[in-house]
Amino acid sequence: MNETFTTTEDVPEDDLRPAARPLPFLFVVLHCDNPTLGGARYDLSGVDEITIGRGSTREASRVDERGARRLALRLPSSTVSRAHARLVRTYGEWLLEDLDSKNGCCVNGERVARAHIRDGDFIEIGSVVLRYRAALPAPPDAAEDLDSALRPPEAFGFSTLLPAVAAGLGTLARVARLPISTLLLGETGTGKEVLAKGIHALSGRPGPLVAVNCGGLPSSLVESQLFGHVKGAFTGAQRDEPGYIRSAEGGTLFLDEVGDLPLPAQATVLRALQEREVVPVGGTRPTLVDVRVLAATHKSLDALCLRGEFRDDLLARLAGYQHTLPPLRERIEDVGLLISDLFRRTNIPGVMDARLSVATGRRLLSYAWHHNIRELKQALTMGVGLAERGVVEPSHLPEGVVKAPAKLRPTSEAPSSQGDLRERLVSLLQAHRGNVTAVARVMGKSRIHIHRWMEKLGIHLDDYRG
Ligand SMILES: Nc1ncnc2c1ncn2[C@@H]1O[C@H](COP(=O)(O)OP(=O)(O)OP(=O)(O)O)[C@@H](O)[C@H]1O
Repeated sequence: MNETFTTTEDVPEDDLRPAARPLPFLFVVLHCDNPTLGGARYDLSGVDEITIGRGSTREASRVDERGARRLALRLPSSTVSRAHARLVRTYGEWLLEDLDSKNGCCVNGERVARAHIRDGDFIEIGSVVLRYRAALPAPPDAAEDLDSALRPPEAFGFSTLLPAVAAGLGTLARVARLPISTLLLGETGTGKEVLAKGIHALSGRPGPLVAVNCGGLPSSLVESQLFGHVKGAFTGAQRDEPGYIRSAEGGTLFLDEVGDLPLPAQATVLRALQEREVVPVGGTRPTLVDVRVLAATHKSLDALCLRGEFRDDLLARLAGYQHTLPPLRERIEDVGLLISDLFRRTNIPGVMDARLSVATGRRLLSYAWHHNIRELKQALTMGVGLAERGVVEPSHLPEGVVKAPAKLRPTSEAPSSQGDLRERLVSLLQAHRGNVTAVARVMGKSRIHIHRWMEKLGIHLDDYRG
């Protein structure tokens, strides 16, 4: 037996990632009349004007005209006019203007002819929903534009439009190939099991992936289930059993719901990880094992440790590298892309032709998705199954989703005046390339005042100087 249990020293989650800086983005979140189109994102750094109109495919081009940078966005939808809307940036603020389009523009669900656009605002161009984000962290190597319809297949078989999430997955894909125990954290339904399968596939380890539901391990049988037993070890042990750990030899042991592992069982697991060998119940000879350990939980193991319900020495062993999956409500920009993926992977008849009414799209984007991607998947399965003439209306969705606000909520409606201030400062600093005097003039404040705010809000001038 060559390798052993693969736990090493901690690799902090952020240490392997290139430093991120906040960038402004426009997202195409959802095509209600063709959800299989997924979404796209466009970096707005240095962009002064955005024109939006109908095209045969979704495409964006960037043009420099008389010193101004324009992003021309084409959206394939009969609800979008040839020249539908224009966004112009003045003094760091975006102003949306409807160009007499047939179906109009809405901001956060309200029809508008002209409107200022703030961080988190949803912009409806006909039945296509876009979202503006003023300052999302993006690593320096994040692509300027990303279109889910054109993206290459990614490491874990799915994608994200959010640069920070993509960077995290990229790092995880690199870690997957290393002999490091990995802990996956995230609320229920965020995709931890999907990622565990992906990590095992990327690891190149020849052995199997063996998943153990730790919540379902009875304390009395935990040793025999993990370490196996020899024939006759106890009543009912009619033959030798290898147990989960030896079954994963050469492969990956996935300890799912590890936060539910009873305390006595935690000691047993820790011992196995430390000693890197197992002795089957009723046996005498230890067997060395070569197993890579993955663990996942929706619980906060730090909080459990503080309450004495989880061993911190076990946590340290499991979390050689730690990856946190964000809840779906914190990556709403990905909802259209996920819907497209889910439509493509399901075999519900007619799903590829299904459309969402705009009212349905608004609910899908404003619901809090407490059970995350699993709940989105269930809602869509029900919606598409009940849809008449291929259009999913709110009444076809589960009760909780139907009750979601019919109006889209911008992030700026969150009670965060500091967030608003930060957003405004960041966009003005971008607009004026870090010129504090210019920012102070626009905001009607002194330079010292602006510097004080920047210090308080953790804004670094160097990030904005050209
Ligand atoms: N990126 C994705 N794209 C499409 N479907 C996904 C994605 N991630 C997860 N899913 C789907 O969402 C559902 C929940 O995923 P998964 O079981 O991996 O979540 P989990 O975090 O392990 O949940 P739990 O904590 O409840 O075990 C599954 O049906 C899975 O196929």
